[in-house]
Amino acid sequence: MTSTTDHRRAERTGMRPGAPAASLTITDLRKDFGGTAAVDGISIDVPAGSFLVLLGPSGCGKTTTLRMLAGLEDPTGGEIRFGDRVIARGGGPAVAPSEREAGLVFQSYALWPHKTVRQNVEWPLVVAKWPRADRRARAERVLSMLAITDLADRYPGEISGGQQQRVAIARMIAPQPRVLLFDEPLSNLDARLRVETRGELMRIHRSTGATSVYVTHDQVEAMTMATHIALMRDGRVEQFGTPRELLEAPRTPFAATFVGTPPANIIGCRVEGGRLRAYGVDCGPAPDGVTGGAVQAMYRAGSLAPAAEPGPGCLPATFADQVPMADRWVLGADLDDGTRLHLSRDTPVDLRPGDRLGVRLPERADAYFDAADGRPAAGAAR
Ligand SMILES: Nc1ncnc2c1ncn2[C@@H]1O[C@H](COP(=O)(O)OP(=O)(O)OP(=O)(O)O)[C@@H](O)[C@H]1O
Repeated sequence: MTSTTDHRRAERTGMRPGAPAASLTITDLRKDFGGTAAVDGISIDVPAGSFLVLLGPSGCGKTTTLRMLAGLEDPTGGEIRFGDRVIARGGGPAVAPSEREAGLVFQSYALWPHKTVRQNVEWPLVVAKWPRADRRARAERVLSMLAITDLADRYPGEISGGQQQRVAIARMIAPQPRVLLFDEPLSNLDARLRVETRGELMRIHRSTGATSVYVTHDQVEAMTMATHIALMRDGRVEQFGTPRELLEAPRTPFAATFVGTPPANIIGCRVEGGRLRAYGVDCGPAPDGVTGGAVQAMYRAGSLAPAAEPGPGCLPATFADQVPMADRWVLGADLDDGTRLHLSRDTPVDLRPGDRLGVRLPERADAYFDAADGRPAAGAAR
């Protein structure tokens, strides 16, 4: 049975009703290559219609996870479910890629060079044995949705990279997938086209209502598009949450420095006599309950202020650069061991690269992490 919402969605997208989005549940998923874990036991659960971003540095296992969702790799362990349906299980049978009702767009668009744009978009419908008239109607509908009707009779070699990307997206959504999978789809586009296409992907996500999984190492992309972010590191999920949760409450120094523009600053401190010390400077009281050892103090860019010269409560640093960002200025300053700090303020400073300055710390950091395991230090939350 289909709901009114399904019919409305079908009307907007030209889809036949009956293909509602699926929730996505990943449980303890693993993938080993030759004994090395590329994906090392990840668990993620998002409701139908979510836009999940797998974010992380190169080699952290994002693409391998996406390929397991698409059915291009079999898991070594764990389980993937789309809605109630188990589509893959470590060591068990997997649903064939073509039966998963999932569409995939790669970084390289992988269009058929000898087929026209229209034929490329129709191709998955031919494979799925749609009747010819339905096929035609659906292809026209998605070509128009992506504003590429004018290009329908051209070959991929006769259109630009940005246009090819649109064709790849049109081809993906043509068969009405319940799950949309994107592997760094914007990375070949120039800056302006990236922003435009990002907006377009969001529109498509909303109008199809499908659950999307999007791989990127670009935290700005993640922050602007995601309903949920799984921040990955070394095959594991470092932190899972909404963009806002990651930004406002990073749970590890890695999360604090990977997310945010500019990212937060981490300063390694020693605890001595109830106080924190770093670079020969007193950095304020130790977090409650921490009596010794090492602590990593996190300061947001806006919490640090430049001082004309190093002095009490100020870390000695060297001015590197300043960049306008929206209506603020982001200053780069290097500590004497090369650690780069980012400060943000309303006005630029009158300094030249290489000039010495002080970086004034507030009485308390924005968060404290245990230096040994990166977890929040006891009583640290402010
Ligand atoms: N087919 C394979 N055989 C062996 N090792 C692999 C294979 N595919 C991926 N790996 C390894 O698994 C790890 C995770 O790779 P993956 O491509 O998933 O990372 P990623 O986060 O998507 O990186 P990138 O952003 O650079 O694409 C890497 O160390 C990679 O070298």
